[in-house]
Amino acid sequence: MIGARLARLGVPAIILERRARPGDSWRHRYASLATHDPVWMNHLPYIPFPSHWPTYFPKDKLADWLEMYVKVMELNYWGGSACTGAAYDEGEGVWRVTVDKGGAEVTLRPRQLVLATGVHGAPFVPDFPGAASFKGPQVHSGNYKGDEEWEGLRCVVIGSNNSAHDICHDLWERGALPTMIQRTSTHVTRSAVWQDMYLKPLYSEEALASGMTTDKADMIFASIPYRVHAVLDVPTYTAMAKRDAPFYKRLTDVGFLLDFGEDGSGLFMKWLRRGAGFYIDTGASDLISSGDIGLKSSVGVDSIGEASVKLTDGTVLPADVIVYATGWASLSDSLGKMTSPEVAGKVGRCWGLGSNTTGDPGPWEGELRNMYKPTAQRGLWIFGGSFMQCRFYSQFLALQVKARMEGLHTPVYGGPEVATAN
Ligand SMILES: NC(=O)C1=CN([C@@H]2O[C@H](COP(=O)(O)OP(=O)(O)OC[C@H]3O[C@@H](n4cnc5c(N)ncnc54)[C@H](OP(=O)(O)O)[C@@H]3O)[C@@H](O)[C@H]2O)C=CC1
Ligand SMILES: O=C(O)C(=O)Cc1c[nH]c2ccccc12
Repeated sequence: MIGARLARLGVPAIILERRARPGDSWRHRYASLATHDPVWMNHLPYIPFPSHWPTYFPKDKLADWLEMYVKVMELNYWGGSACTGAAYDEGEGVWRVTVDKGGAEVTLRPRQLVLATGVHGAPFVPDFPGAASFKGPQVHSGNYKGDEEWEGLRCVVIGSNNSAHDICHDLWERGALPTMIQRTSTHVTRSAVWQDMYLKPLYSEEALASGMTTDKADMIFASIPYRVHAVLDVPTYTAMAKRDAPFYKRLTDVGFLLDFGEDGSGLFMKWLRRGAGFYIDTGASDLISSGDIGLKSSVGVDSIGEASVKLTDGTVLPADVIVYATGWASLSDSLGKMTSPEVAGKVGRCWGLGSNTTGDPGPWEGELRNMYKPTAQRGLWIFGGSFMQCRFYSQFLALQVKARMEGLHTPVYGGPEVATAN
């Protein structure tokens, strides 16, 4: 999206992608991966999805759309091109970006560099004692394929958020026997209820019929300051918990640890604060309530044996397969690897609001840290988020880059001096 915005503003840009074709980072994931949020939230800039598309669409449909998008938007897209390093020459004000372009090393010298690798870093696998002795397959959620021959096998899935739910659901559909290990609580919003009670005025068929547009919806949604958003969302989630009380009761009756955020503000705030900690329910919750997906909650992993996982309460679970749905390293970690630990240290935490809730230490920032605005590293920008956020904020990131190209100053309120001077 940022590439498309830059292209339309006449800013020469190269998009680097490690995998061969646009969309490949979706294609290589498990077959049942689909959006959990409705189609109206997910349009790309300039070319909306066709009106016959389903509300929730599968990942390969999206992958093909992205490939088409690159072509018709005439983007300068380098597939099979991994960035191997990036160093900034402060004197010249130019980056030296090294690229492994299909085996050939190429050096690029851009003035501006946008890190758009997602909200998270690399797969995170905890270092459990005994893991090396486990005889069966062990895989992180990011590499889970879903086409393995695991029918009838006991699969221990460590973690209890979106990836863990999706994968337990997928394993169950394939006739495997998943058990989810939940260490601490998870927020669960039911996708269709979220659509009905939260998104409908902005992102729905009804909204379109009443004259709402994607651009207007984005502007209205983004115009609510985050501090206020947190307060405004509480009554909606309180009503949601009430309306769906039987659903939530079935879940907690089997021991599932449920939360609605520390202040009851629900999904969007969890996403902004932590980028994690929730499940947008598309069916796995009922399978947990019914026992089709096994659940061990309020426990961590003590150690791993040759064919078992030992939990912190002493339970030993026989296991043929282990899936680590244990989340991801930080974006700051990716930045450090691409540039240097010094640059990552100078830029500091990325994402989060400084809300002083779990995983989001203060001080209060007001906006997402380091996202879509100048960072403490001249010439460096960080971009990512849900499709909705990327669609909206890509406009402003692209304009700031365009302004640098034209020699215009675009100071940002509250930003460090060094950041606003580039
Ligand atoms: N279809 C879609 O749209 C999908 C979207 N996503 C998105 O990707 C993002 C990341 O989600 P996800 O991959 O689920 O990652 P999360 O970071 O949300 O979840 C990680 C899970 O692993 C647990 N965990 C981590 N370390 C340990 C440990 N040492 N022992 C036990 N448990 C551990 C965490 O427990 P604890 O909370 O106690 O730390 C948590 O339950 C989210 O934004 C999500 O919405 C993911 C999948 C599908
Ligand atoms: O960005 C938003 O609007 C959210 O409420 C969170 C969210 C919507 N769709 C997602 C897909 C992946 C991760 C978070 C979200």
